[in-house]
Amino acid sequence: MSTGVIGEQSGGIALPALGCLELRTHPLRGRGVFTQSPIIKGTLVHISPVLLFDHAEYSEHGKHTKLDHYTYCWQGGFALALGLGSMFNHEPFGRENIGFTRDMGAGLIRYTALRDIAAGEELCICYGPNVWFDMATDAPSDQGHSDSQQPQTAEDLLQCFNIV
Ligand SMILES: C[S@@+](CC[C@H](N)C(=O)[O-])C[C@H]1O[C@@H](n2cnc3c(N)ncnc32)[C@H](O)[C@@H]1O
Repeated sequence: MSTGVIGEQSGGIALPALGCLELRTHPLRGRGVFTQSPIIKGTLVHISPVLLFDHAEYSEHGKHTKLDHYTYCWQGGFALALGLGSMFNHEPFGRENIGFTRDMGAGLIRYTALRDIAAGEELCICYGPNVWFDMATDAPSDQGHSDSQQPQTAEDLLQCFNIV
């Protein structure tokens, strides 16, 4: 039985929430997640429960709708991340400041800061090497990155698909 202590799991799943996150509209990317305060590398910034669609349901229905711009590949089908998980915009591999891991057993995605993030920055994940929209990036072009930056190693590739 719960004693009402915050953080107590009692068989449930704790969902720590960062009060500094906000939804803002980027002129080219649409809605996105921004932070009002600095975030330290390694911080768990968000946990999204997911809504799972099996392959049949997704191929018959979901993929013909806007859902197709929001779903993550998942064991057995595709998953819609609830909460802020569907609001993270994309930066190419190596420029994203948020990583994510799927917890298939619990039906959750955990989002973690990959580096220190400054107040006012947008929190972006990498969707993978191929995107279906014209990509807009705020990243400066003179930092040794290029839009065509690709994963160099097998580990990079797995990270890019968020398999590790
Ligand atoms: C998972 S949604 C992210 C939330 C979305 N911006 C919204 O307002 O609902 C993915 C969509 O966001 C947009 N998007 C994400 N990253 C982008 C980027 N770097 N450049 C342009 N559009 C982007 C694309 O329209 C894409 O289909």
